Amino acid sequence: MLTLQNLAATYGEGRVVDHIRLQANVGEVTCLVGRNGAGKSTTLKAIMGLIQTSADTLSLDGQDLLSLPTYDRARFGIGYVPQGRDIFQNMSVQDNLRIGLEANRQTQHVPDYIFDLFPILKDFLNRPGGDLSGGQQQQLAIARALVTDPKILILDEPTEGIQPSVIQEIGDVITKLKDKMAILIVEQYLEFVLKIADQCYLLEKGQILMSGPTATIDQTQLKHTLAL
Ligand SMILES: Nc1ncnc2c1ncn2[C@@H]1O[C@H](COP(=O)(O)OP(=O)(O)OP(=O)(O)O)[C@@H](O)[C@H]1O
Repeated sequence: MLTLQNLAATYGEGRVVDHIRLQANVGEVTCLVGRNGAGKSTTLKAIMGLIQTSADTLSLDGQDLLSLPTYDRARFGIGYVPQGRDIFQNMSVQDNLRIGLEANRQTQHVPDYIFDLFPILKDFLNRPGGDLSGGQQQQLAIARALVTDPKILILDEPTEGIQPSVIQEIGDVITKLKDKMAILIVEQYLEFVLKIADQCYLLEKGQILMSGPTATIDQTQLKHTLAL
């Protein structure tokens, strides 16, 4: 379980997010939604230790994360897929996956279940990452995070720039994975969120405006705040 209590993060002087409280549990997909600039990516960067952060609690399965550098947070069990995916374009699919494996202390092999989730990656193992379509690169980025055997998978806007059929496939994969690990997604595509999220947090101007189970959250206010 990932727990954030009273988290704040700054770039230099300006405080971009503040008083963030959030919990992401195994068995659930947790979505953080909000308009452009609300502070969604910043919250994820704070969880990963990529920017200056303070919090009463920032922990994963009881382990304090604030005291760990980014690399050790990944090793402890955070699989993070940043916005834009950050695939190594000139490296093969296989080598992209090998880089993920470096954060795995148990094995140096890609587990079979990952190729069951993303069969295309097996076919394209020797192709450069940059030759893959946007959707395939998103699949590779998720696979690269999964080979670390994470306790939580964190995805920043996984549907961005991806065609609808692949969005559906990614949604199906996320739903399959949630019993193995906690899943936290930042997303602006509300239709996708309402389909896959069990818990929703709405971020507005760096603060959580409302949160709750997707089934009972005020969707009118969600849409209003996202200006849909
Ligand atoms: N490296 C940075 N230095 C200074 N300010 C930044 C930096 N990155 C983001 N910001 C500012 O922090 C605020 C929140 O940005 P953030 O990227 O977290 O928003 P977001 O909700 O993820 O938006 P988007 O959906 O557009 O990605 C914005 O005002 C943004 O301009």
